[in-house]
Amino acid sequence: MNSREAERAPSALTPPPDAIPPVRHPEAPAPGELLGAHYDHCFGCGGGQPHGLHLQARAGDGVSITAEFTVQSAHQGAPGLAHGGVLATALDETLGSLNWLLRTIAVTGRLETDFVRPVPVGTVLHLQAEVTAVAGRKIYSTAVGRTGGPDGPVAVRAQALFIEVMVDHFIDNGRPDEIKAAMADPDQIRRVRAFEVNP
Ligand SMILES: CCCCCCCCCCCC(=O)SCCNC(=O)CCNC(=O)[C@H](O)C(C)(C)COP(=O)(O)OP(=O)(O)OC[C@H]1O[C@@H](n2cnc3c(N)ncnc32)[C@H](O)[C@@H]1OP(=O)(O)O
Repeated sequence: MNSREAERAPSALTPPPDAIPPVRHPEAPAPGELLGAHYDHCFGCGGGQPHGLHLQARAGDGVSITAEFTVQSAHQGAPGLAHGGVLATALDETLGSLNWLLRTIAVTGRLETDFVRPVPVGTVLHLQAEVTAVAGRKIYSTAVGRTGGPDGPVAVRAQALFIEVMVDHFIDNGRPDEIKAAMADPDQIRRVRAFEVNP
């Protein structure tokens, strides 16, 4: 592909013409409801990761999510500033939570991130994400993270493509010790949620 063709080619993050609007699952958590951690050892949301993000996500209207994450000292890149990869993780986690509202098991295929402003340690990042379209196994979504409040200035933005997978994706690829432990969890809901997304 030459550079002129590349200019015209639709981005992998642009939904194709046959994409449809997302449909919220009838049993999705009500707007305002906290989702809680889907897996205790998840770096994004789990309570069992001392240096994790401990991100808290809440169902929104339609197929949308809001979330909060407080940047801790362990999340620094430059002195006193959040590491860009950690901010990308916060976006990925928030975007991944959207799939719980669709009740679709999906993993991140592509994540494009814009870093708009530096985010100091101690900042509460207010995230908002929504699914924009679905095309077969492909789920298109966007997210923003703001500082100073839910309506504050945008610090980070992302566009993502999640790909629907079967639960075997985790069982076949995850380390056996963690897979066995997650499958042995007597709490049925927690067991399901650990595998709804990448543990
Ligand atoms: C309370 C609960 C909270 C839940 C909260 C949850 C939060 C968790 C957040 C964390 C989420 C993660 O980080 S998940 C972890 C990071 N991601 C991963 O580990 C994924 C690793 N990659 C893979 O396993 C694989 O590449 C897959 C599964 C993504 C795709 O493989 P596949 O299944 O063989 O599918 P394949 O046929 O290749 O592709 C299907 C279609 O998708 C397109 N496609 C596939 N990959 C890409 C890509 N990177 N970029 C563009 N397009 C792609 C293909 O072109 C094709 O389009 P067409 O031809 O049909 O048009």
